[in-house]
Amino acid sequence: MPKECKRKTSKDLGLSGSETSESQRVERRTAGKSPRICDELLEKTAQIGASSKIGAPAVMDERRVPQVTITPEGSGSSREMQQGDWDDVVDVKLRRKLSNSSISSTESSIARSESEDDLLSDNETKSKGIITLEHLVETGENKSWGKLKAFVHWPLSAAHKRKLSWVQLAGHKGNFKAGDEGTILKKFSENEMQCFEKLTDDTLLPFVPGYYGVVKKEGESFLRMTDLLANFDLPNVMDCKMGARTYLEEELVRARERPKPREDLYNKMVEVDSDGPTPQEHSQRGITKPRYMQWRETMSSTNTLGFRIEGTKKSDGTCRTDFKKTRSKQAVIQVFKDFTGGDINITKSYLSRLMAIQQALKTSEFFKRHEVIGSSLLFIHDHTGKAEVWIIDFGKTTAIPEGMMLKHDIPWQEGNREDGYLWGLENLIQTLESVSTEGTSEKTCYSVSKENS
Ligand SMILES: Nc1ncnc2c1ncn2[C@@H]1O[C@H](COP(=O)(O)OP(=O)(O)OP(=O)(O)O)[C@@H](O)[C@H]1O
Ligand SMILES: O=P(O)(O)O[C@@H]1[C@H](O)[C@H](O)[C@@H](OP(=O)(O)O)[C@H](OP(=O)(O)O)[C@H]1O
Repeated sequence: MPKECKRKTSKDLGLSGSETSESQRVERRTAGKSPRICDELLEKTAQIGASSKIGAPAVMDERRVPQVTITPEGSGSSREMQQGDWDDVVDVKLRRKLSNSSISSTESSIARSESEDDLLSDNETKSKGIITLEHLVETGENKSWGKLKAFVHWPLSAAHKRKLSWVQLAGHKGNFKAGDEGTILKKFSENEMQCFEKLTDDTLLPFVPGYYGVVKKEGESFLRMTDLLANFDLPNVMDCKMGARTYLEEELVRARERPKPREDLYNKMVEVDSDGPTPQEHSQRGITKPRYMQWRETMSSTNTLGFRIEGTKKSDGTCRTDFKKTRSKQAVIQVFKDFTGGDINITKSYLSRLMAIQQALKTSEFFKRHEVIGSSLLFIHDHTGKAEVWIIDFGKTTAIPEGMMLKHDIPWQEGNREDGYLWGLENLIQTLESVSTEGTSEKTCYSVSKENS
């Protein structure tokens, strides 16, 4: 049986895709007044003209934010992202990175890191919030992909190509495309595909997005997975990067053996802290990847709490990705309070889901045998009170050698491959407990003082 048949279908999972849910999403447009509103959203708002065929006004109630906006190809309702834009976004360097991600499992991951060392990335290629995803047309060419076990045949014709307004809080722009029936497509990575396949019969399965195999479109390959936002109405979304270490040991070894200072990382560091680089780094105007990643860890809560906030998007359309210096527990609590709007029920739902994840991790065979680097917990809730947490991004989750087993809650020393994931999760749970307690006491204080006044 093809792999995708063994998995639940998106309908089984209750994913959107019905005409109703799609039509509900059409015409959701917004304009925000907050200075923190996503760049993409502002651009899109500016581009929504009077000629809009679906009648979206240039300025709408700022609470009406697009969660998933699907427009027919060529509707011209607003200036949606076109192929040319895609070409701009995915520049040559990023294309190289993406094609590198398709190397076979037999090729060493060190080779992957080596080629990635040559890359420059900058803020323009990083996603910061609401983006437009394109549907692509399946080509079915390139026989080398025939070896992929779970090749999904794509029924869409060009006439049915649609576009999807979507939230991407981290990662590079261009890594995702719209799927159908409540799914999205993520740029293919052999490593991530192997993780999804191994997770099929693991206790973590209920906490990772449904995986429906590899699809090939327009000459590129993608992993098809559940769009975790699909069943929410104007979702609030937060990405927390888990673990006390955010780079692979092999990246460290590489940088030691063949240091490759990167100017883009130097610029990103200086933007946050002009005193961050050493005199030598200043003079060469370059910083190696692990050095940058370590600096990110110490500036944020990664080192102190074992997780950090990467980005948030709220239902009012405001997006924030400026958490590089959000380090103290109190600062993190504040972000969570703002994110949940002080809603105790939402906070409690998140807490119970986190505890369920913690339990599953403790019994997971997959988790024991994988160094989990750069993976995130994605928090999603909406006004209906629904709140979920999902484990996402296995791009850098790596199997450890036979016979080795990780604890995930002890300090990292080079060679032990420990990632601090469970330690971070425990701290995250405690943080949410503080949010819950402080939220309750604040409300109590408020009602008491109100009664007294
Ligand atoms: N299955 C999903 N459903 C809904 N949103 C998702 C899903 N997977 C990822 N996202 C969104 O996309 C963002 C980036 O995801 P992810 O970390 O998997 O991408 P990436 O390109 O591998 O990132 P990085 O380059 O940081 O490793 C997340 O922060 C989240 O907003
Ligand atoms: O968050 P920032 O400050 O923008 O820094 C990026 C972030 O740490 C990413 O996790 C990392 O990608 P990986 O996790 O895939 O290594 C990326 O490396 P890159 O520039 O080499 O893509 C960094 O630039």
